[in-house]
This record gives sequence, C-alpha cells and structure tokens, in this order.
Amino acid sequence: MPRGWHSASAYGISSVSFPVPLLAAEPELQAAAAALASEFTLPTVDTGSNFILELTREGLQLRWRSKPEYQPLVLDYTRGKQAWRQQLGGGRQEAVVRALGLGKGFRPKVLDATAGLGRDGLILAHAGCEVRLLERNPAIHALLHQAVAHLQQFHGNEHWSYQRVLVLPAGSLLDHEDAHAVFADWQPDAVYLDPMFPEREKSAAVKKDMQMLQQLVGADLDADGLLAAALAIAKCRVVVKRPAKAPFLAGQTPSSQIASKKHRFDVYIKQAY
Ligand SMILES: C[S@@+](CC[C@H](N)C(=O)[O-])C[C@H]1O[C@@H](n2cnc3c(N)ncnc32)[C@H](O)[C@@H]1O
Repeated sequence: MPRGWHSASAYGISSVSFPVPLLAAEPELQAAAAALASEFTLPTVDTGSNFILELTREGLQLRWRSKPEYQPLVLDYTRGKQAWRQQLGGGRQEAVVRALGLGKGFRPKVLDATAGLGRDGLILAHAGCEVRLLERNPAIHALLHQAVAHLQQFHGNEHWSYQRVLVLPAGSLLDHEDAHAVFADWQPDAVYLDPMFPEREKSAAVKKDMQMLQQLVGADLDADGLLAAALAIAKCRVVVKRPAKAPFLAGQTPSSQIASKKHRFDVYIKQAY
C-alpha cells in the first residue's frame, strides 16, 4: 500500500478508503496549504476521496463532495453554539462532567481517546480538567488541532483551562501493544471513550456534522478493544459514552451509569480518585 494510504483498520471500516487531501480554496493559499498538509502528513493532490480539507482565509474546512448542499464543516470553538455550551450552558451540569466525577476541587487528568470534533473534551477542559485529545483519523485530527490552536490563541491566558489542552499526534490506543508505556510520563486519572456507534436512526435525525463524521470515519468496528486498553492505562476510571439503548462496550457491565437525554455514560471504576 503506498505511503500515506491508510488501511481500512486505521479507520474501523471494512474497505480501503481514500485519504483526504488538504487543498487550497484559492491560488494565493497554495503555499500555506502545502505547508499544513506536510505538517499533518496529508496528500496535496486530489485522491478521489469523497471529502476534502480546504484551506480558506478563515482556516480549515471539511467539504463533503457528494453532498454539495451541505455547508462545509468548520470547527470553531470561539463562536456559535459550541462556545455557548462550553462557557455558559456547560460546566458541572453536563452529564459528561458528572460521569467523570469532578468534585471538591479535584479535577482529573483526562485522556479523551476518541476525540472526534473535540466537543466533549473541551467541555471537560472548561470544567477544569487537564485534557489530552487523541484522534486517529488524519483529517479529523488536522481540523481538531487547528481548532484547538485557534481557541488557545483567541482566549490567551484569560481561559487558563484551555491552555492545558493538548492535541496528541494522530493515533490510537490500539496502535500500541503497551499503551501503558506510552503514557508513563502522564498517566491519566480517567480515560474517556466515545467511539462511533453504527447509526440506526434515519439520517435526517442526525446532525449534519455528525453525518459527515460518520461517513468519513466509519463505524469504529474495533471499538470493543478500546475498553481493555483504556482500563490498562487509566489510574482511576474509564467513562464510555453510548447511545441510550446500546449494549455495553465489549459486553462489560459498568460500575455505574449516568443518563442524559439521548446518551448513557457507563462508568468503570478501578479505584476512587
Ligand atoms: C463519535 S466521535 C467522538 C465525538 C467526540 N466525543 C466529540 O465530542 O466531538 C468518535 C471519534 O473517535 C475516533 N476514534 C474511534 N476509534 C478510535 C481509536 N481507536 N483511536 C483514536 N480515535 C478513534 C473516530 O475517528 C471519531 O473521530
């Protein structure tokens, strides 16, 4: 397989997928696009992928070519609903925050090992956790990396909690036979998992950005393996987000559960914080 072409297992889907290229939206941005593509090891030529990352004057966006009626996905935590959710609506009431068990001034170090669009991870950061984001899909990783960098630049030291967010190099806990050794210098108190769940709802019911993500990364069919890897490296607990009626990850019964409107957070406790 040529370098830069990823086997299906890297995405959890069952056929070889074309890598997403990073291209300039206008000729003046070509040099900048090439530099970014090189930073993220993404192709700079059209690969036939159904998705492309485009560099515009505003930053990166992900375009779904066979759905031209969809707005390109722009990841920007500084405005819109996401900024509101983190800064005003989010916080201690969020189910994900409760599942992570923050309390009495204690803020766990969290590895978000399926970071995706970083929304849950940033809610945890805003709640005061030190968060590291791990994402294996190279295109999503590039979007996430740029969006976090923009957030940190935008807020400066005004929001110290965002300055502690670190986007790890693109990869997976499943890449390492001994993930424990990889995290020897920074053992997370908790590992958070939110793998893609095969979608059963009619696609119209799923938000467009989630549809894009699903189409791009596939069904994460190897997700069961993540639980053991996460339990091996977490000091105290693993939290798994699942659709409300989904079976337990790897068939393993959690120690406790927190329910939100559409989701369930399964909490696996190794030891108290
Ligand atoms: C449902 S999305 C996560 C959404 C995220 N919680 C958010 O709030 O934006 C699942 C993401 O996990 C990634 N993923 C799945 N399995 C992974 C693994 N083993 N290692 C790293 N990333 C993984 C997928 O590529 C996808 O981007």
